[in-house]
Amino acid sequence: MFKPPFILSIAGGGSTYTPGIVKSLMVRLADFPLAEIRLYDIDGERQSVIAPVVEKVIRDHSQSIKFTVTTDPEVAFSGAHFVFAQMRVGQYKMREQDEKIPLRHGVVGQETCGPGGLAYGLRTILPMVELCDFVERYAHQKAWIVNYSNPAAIVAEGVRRLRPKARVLNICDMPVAAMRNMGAILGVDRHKLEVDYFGLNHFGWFTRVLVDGEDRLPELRRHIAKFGLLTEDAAQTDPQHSDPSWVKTWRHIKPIMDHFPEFLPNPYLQYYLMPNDIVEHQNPDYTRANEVMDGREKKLFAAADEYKKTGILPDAFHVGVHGAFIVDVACSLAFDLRQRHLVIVENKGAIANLPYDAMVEVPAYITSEGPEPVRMGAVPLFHQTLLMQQLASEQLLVEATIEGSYEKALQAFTLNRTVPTMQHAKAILDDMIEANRDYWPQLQQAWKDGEAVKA
Ligand SMILES: NC(=O)c1ccc[n+]([C@@H]2O[C@H](COP(=O)([O-])OP(=O)(O)OC[C@H]3O[C@@H](n4cnc5c(N)ncnc54)[C@H](O)[C@@H]3O)[C@@H](O)[C@H]2O)c1
Ligand SMILES: O=P(O)(O)OC[C@H]1O[C@H](O[C@H]2[C@H](O)[C@@H](O)[C@@H](O)O[C@@H]2CO)[C@H](O)[C@@H](O)[C@@H]1O
Ligand SMILES: [Mn+2]
Repeated sequence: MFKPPFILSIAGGGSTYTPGIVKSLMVRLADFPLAEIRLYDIDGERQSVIAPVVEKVIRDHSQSIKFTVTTDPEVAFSGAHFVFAQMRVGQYKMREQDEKIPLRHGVVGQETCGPGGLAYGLRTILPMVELCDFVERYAHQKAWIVNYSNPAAIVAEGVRRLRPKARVLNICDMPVAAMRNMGAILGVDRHKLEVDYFGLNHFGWFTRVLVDGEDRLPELRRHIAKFGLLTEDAAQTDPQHSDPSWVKTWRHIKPIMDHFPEFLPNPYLQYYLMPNDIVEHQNPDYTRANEVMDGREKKLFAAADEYKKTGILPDAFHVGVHGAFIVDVACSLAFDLRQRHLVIVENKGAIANLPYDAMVEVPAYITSEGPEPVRMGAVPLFHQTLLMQQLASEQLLVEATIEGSYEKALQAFTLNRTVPTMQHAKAILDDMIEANRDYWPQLQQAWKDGEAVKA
């Protein structure tokens, strides 16, 4: 273990989430003392817009923390103790493609689920491995990367396969956000909840929701039967969640639990269990990427502009569970707190009837040497089967990336539950390859070679 104050680098410094995460760090300085914060991004221009906002957030709390903004990995990571990763490879421009291409074929268009998530995975695995290599080369030898970069399930599997020794902990704020809503429904602070949960990232179920040792899932079922997991104050707890797409997402917990009341699903299961409904109600010309560009991104950029002109920073970003959770996890890693959090870990028997080496999402005790997963036992056949199919799709995608294999990519797309036929899979994949020509040259070559062989 290393001693505070820490050097923290944020990879994807130009992210819309950076000011919120830094604000969360500032209010927790007593728990997680910092000597320096560094922003690192490959898009220096974008990062330079966000950086003054971040600096203002820091200076409102501390004059002594050093602040560095760079596009040079050596400057970014030399001697760093922690790296928070939140890279969106291809930025919103490519997210829009991930969402719109499948929709053109009548298939779910989503950032991390279905073909969109697979395409995003193909773009992100190698940059994430590159980040691991930068950290290994320059950072403290015991440095931890805490990774939010999506699609987290695929990124986690890619890193496990290519850099098994890297000290990376992959996390997602979705279960925590669900716990925030559960807490609001039960009238209990989310930190008082102890949950059992099993699955893959964006593909799992809560099986118990304990408050002081009592399972409150029955009470939650009664609320969900009327309103889904939507809470009255959703818009106050997280302004993003007053966006129509999020309101609908929380409501969709109801139809899923109407059919399968035993466990409480991760909201992302809506894309796999009711894909037709999702596609029917989605505008193919205006997806979540557009909502974010016209909402979160625009608001933050406008605030940065106003701050530059007036020296006054408007209220333009939100800390919420997203910022709070990554700091909680970092504290537990830094000080061996052994706190119990839901994270993405190598299974090692935690879910007895899933492969030992699958990257699963379960509760784990977070120690300074990493997560110790909690045993969730064997899961029912229905859930095991859904999980195995999703896992296979994601693992094939990772293999496709590593081998540059068109056939494996096609298998990954075909196996995904959101994709009805192999013909849909091929049509979407071929459009994706074209749209991603700057990112997947090897796959494009394999595809061209295949076409050449057929001709
Ligand atoms: N795991 C979770 O639950 C969770 C929650 C929220 C956001 N996220 C993820 O956080 C990331 C940021 O989201 P956002 O909406 O703020 O995106 P954003 O586009 O605003 O920011 C991402 C930044 O990453 C940068 N980037 C891209 N490739 C990079 C590379 N190779 N090295 C360094 N920087 C790189 C981009 O230039 C951009 O500035 C996304 O991956 C998103 O999916 C994950
Ligand atoms: O569509 P976006 O970019 O707004 O969000 C996509 C992300 O959604 C989840 O994160 C939510 C989180 O659940 C919520 O509590 C709050 O903090 O907002 C986040 C973003 O809206 C999901 O877990 C992420 O993986 C997605 O990237
Ligand atoms: Mn997530």
